[in-house]
Amino acid sequence: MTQPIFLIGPRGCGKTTVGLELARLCQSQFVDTDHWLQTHAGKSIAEIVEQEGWDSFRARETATLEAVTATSGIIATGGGIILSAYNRQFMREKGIVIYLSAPVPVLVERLEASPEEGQRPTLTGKPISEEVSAVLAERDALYREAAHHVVDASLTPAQVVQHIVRVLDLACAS
Ligand SMILES: Nc1ncnc2c1ncn2[C@@H]1O[C@H](COP(=O)(O)OP(=O)(O)OP(=O)(O)O)[C@@H](O)[C@H]1O
Ligand SMILES: O=C(O)C1=C[C@@H](O)[C@@H](O)[C@H](O)C1
Ligand SMILES: [Mg+2]
Repeated sequence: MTQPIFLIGPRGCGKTTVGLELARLCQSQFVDTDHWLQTHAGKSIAEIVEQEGWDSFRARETATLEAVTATSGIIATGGGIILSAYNRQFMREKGIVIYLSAPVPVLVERLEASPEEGQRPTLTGKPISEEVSAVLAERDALYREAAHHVVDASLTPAQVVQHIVRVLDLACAS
């Protein structure tokens, strides 16, 4: 792999899960911006947002994106990375951007089963199903604008990985 592959999409679409599996299959490096950011900050996203606010988290997220893009592996991003026009253009120019797209009910089911509140503090204060619907309505166009490819993320992780391998014509074992 000569350039980074950025996985984008809403909370619960499987960026971390699929990214790890794709990196394992393709023997690539893997980095997750949410994990990297929390490790380097020494606190959770919920703590950052509570103590510093969302703007500070977003600034940290852009700095993280720039730092991790030195690697040419698989980069799982945070769900809101596309809110910044700078981030969208940066990812498109530096690598290949894949939107893992899934319908609201699929996302809600996954997030209710695994809320991970430390990494996913509420964005709207609304119940999860309302929040996912509202946030996706606002962001779907931005994910599509940033993406070179859109992949159906409602399938199993192994199937999603195979779709990515096919779309990018990657020479990875199946
Ligand atoms: N394709 C899939 N099929 C079934 N479950 C999945 C799939 N992808 C992810 N999951 C499950 O959904 C939950 C959320 O997945 P994951 O953390 O990978 O999402 P994410 O896109 O990285 O979210 P975030 O933006 O919050 O980082 C996890 O419990 C994971 O096991
Ligand atoms: O959708 C979002 O805005 C977010 C998604 C998570 O991956 C984290 O990056 C954070 O909780 C913000
Ligand atoms: Mg993730």
